[in-house]
Amino acid sequence: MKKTIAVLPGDGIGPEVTDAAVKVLQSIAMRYGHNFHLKHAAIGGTAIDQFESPLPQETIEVCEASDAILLGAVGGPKWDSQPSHMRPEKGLLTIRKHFDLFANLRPVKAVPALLSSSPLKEEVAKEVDMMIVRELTSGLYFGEPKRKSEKSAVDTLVYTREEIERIVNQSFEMARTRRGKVTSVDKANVLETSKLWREVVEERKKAYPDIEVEHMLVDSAAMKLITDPRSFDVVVTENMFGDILSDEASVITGSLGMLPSASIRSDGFGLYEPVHGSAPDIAGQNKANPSAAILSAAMMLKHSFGLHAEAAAIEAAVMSVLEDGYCTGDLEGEGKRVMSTNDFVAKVIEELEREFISEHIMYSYV
Ligand SMILES: NC(=O)C1=CN([C@@H]2O[C@H](COP(=O)(O)OP(=O)(O)OC[C@H]3O[C@@H](n4cnc5c(N)ncnc54)[C@H](O)[C@@H]3O)[C@@H](O)[C@H]2O)C=CC1
Ligand SMILES: CC(C)CC(=O)C(=O)O
Ligand SMILES: [Mg+2]
Repeated sequence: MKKTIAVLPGDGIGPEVTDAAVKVLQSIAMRYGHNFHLKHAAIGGTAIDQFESPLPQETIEVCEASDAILLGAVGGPKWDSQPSHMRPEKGLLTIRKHFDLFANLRPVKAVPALLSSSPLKEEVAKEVDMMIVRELTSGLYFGEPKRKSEKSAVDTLVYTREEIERIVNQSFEMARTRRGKVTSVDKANVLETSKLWREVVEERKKAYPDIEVEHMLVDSAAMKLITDPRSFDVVVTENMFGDILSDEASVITGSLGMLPSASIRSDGFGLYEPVHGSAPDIAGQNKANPSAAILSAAMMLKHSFGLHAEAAAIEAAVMSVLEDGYCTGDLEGEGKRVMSTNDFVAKVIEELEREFISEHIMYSYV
């Protein structure tokens, strides 16, 4: 298969984890006979420094000419005092909006090798398997921020019926491929946008009689994620609630560095990025956990290119390396063998090679 992938490393640990994911993609391409043409472009603070824009036109053009986008992370203290249109995060929000990537899928699944790193009891953590479906192109992050005076500031929160309908439909479709339950998270006891959200969920559920639907207020959902995470299958929610709840849920898997994501629209095009940020505290130290970025690349192979076997091979390789006790510093613990980002990736690639050879030998005997 021949595909062009735009690679936007960004800032902080972004380049380190993206580089890891690229190495894994190159290994997959070589072993399975694919041609992945990787085109690097700038986003975030790095782009501000080089092109005076967090999302240069050139980057948009590279992405438009590609079949999918792989992104690292943006942001860092260097750019924190910039005006909002010149902040790295603006580049990320703009690219999501530009490509209409309204559905952000954030799978939160127990990692058998990391149960002891979870703050939850092992018997609870091991059964966690949920999909957070976060609305990504509207809500508070796309409102009209305004500093009114030295003493007051305003952000606006708008949702339209159409915006809610398409993400809710996406969550019902997702539930059909899973355990058939949707938890819609809102703050309908206070927010008008949440009342509209709940109204739309009630309307749309009539088209999905096979799906069990529950509504939950976001404060209660934040609590239940820790006390009863096994009760969630698909969680659908608005932009900011999804942002916060997914970072919270990541700790169940052992580390924020484990959580991948896919930001998609209905035609298969997507942007794939780890859930975490640019982690300035560990940037440039070869310490970052590249698993989230590598697993995001696997999501890309599956969702955008339909390469299910290759995606499964990547997931299996990461799980197997973790099973052998190898990990990065964020997962340090008894019986763990902590290694650098580069060494961890080398182990994953070694494992991919081993898997491929054993599959190939098995195949030749069938
Ligand atoms: N998608 C994106 O590009 C995002 C960007 N950001 C930006 O990142 C910058 C830093 O934000 P923070 O609040 O510190 O969040 P963060 O997610 O970058 O880091 C939070 C904590 O998790 C650790 N961590 C994150 N990813 C890790 C990994 N792969 N391996 C090991 N440890 C990891 C960090 O070291 C830090 O202690 C800010 O400028 C923020 O705006 C934040 C979230 C998402
Ligand atoms: C710029 C932020 C909205 C990025 C973020 O925290 C996220 O998408 O998870
Ligand atoms: Mg976030």
